[in-house]
Amino acid sequence: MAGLLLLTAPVVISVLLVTWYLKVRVRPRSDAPPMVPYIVPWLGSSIDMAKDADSFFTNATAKYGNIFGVQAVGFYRYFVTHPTLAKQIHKMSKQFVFTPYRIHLSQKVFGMKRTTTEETEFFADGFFETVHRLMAPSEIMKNLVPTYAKYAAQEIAAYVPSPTPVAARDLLYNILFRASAYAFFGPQFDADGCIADFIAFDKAFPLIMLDVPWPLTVPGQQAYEGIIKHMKKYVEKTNGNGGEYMEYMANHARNYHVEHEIPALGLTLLWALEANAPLAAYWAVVLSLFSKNGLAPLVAEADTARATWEAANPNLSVAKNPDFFVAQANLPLLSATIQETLRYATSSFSIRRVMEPTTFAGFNFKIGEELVINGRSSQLDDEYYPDAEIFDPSRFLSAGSAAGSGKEKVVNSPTFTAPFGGGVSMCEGRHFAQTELKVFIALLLTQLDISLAPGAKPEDAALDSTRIGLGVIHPKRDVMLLVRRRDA
Ligand code: HEM
Repeated sequence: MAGLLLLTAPVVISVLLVTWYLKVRVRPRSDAPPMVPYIVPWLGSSIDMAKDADSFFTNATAKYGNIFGVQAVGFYRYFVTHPTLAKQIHKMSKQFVFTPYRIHLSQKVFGMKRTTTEETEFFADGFFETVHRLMAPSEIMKNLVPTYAKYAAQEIAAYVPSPTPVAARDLLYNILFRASAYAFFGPQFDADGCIADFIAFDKAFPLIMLDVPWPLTVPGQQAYEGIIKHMKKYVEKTNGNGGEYMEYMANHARNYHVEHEIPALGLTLLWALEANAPLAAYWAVVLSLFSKNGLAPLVAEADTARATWEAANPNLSVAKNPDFFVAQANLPLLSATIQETLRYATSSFSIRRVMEPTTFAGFNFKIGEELVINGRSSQLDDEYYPDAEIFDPSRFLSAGSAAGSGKEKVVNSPTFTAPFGGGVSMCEGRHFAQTELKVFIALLLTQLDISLAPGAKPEDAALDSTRIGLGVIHPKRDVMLLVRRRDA
């Protein structure tokens, strides 16, 4: 008996190994895109991705082409790394759809009840169309941008610089966080009180989003409870009557008798609002400070534009009417710097679920499978952006649009909007986010003198590439700045 076991064991082990090999190292079906091989089941390629995501996608594209399957932390998805394919996928908005994934996140990450998302018409009854409309350029200019500009101006006017170095995050992230939170939730929102809990929640976001097993879920759960408690307090205090977006969501919840969802809806909005733009402000200033000429060209552009604009509008001032200023003044370098910041420091996944059997790029996709467009692959492609690894604030400036040269013009490119995704589900906050950044940075440059603290090194501006796909990349560590008021 023992002899028989000894003889058959190698055969059984070989069969198991071959089965495992075929399962994890070869594509799941012959008509599916090729798959990046991996060794450890469940973890799949997650460790390689977390180590250096940019190299992972570059190497996988070189070996397997522009669409390949990746297994990571229990998920199997097809990644797309070429902008032309991305554009086609975005156009196929019936076959490849984001909304079911967005609803899944509302449940999984933001804590909405399955009964609301699946058993009521809450989302189906015009919800997405309405919030998209509220964020359209013509809508945001009516109320949202002027209200935000008022709070941003107040915050920067009230800022008292310290004579000692200050962490860039405390200056840049916190001010933008507060001003935008007041604009969307009203002045009763306890922005200061919730920043730390928001940062903890945002940090835990990938953990909450992925179906990781217990006990890995515990930190995410704690972070969620920390931030949702602020949202509950806010809703108790105001009934959700802040800005138009929040008010619409609260009223819609009341119409469907799911008032208990208002805090979760508020958190959804807070995350969309604060997970990216404050970090983009951080990077725009920090990366400019470390670039060849520092902030000087931006300050010069803002000063020239201010002098011209205030001369033409003697009753207005940048400090009081920053939204008019950025709408009317000639600030091409500022727009180009924001665009370059998003190109350089953003890792956005555009996730689309397959809604009907579809043949695309020579492969067949089944209902329920997911495609992920990795916008960063094209943002770092030398074909579109020579020396793509370098932050170049003037990259998006078109010839003849240097500061003061006339009409603002920023160069477009086939991958210009990749940081915001694409198609019908492209980021609905993109118009607000870009205006928000422009107003904020214009105010900063005209009122504060910002420089690097002694000892600050370019390595301090490293991106934390372990966190991918969620928009603006987090800094690895903070940068210390010296700040003084220009009018002091
Ligand atoms: C620099 C700032 C921002 C970046 C980089 C960014 C990035 C993104 C990306 C990559 C997507 C997914 C798009 C896709 O799947 O194709 C998205 C979706 C979305 N973003 Fe943003 N975002 C920013 C700011 C904002 C702001 C300020 C808001 C609103 C207050 C917002 C609200 C949303 C919403 C609601 C969606 C889902 C859209 C839909 O389902 O159709 N975002 N964002």
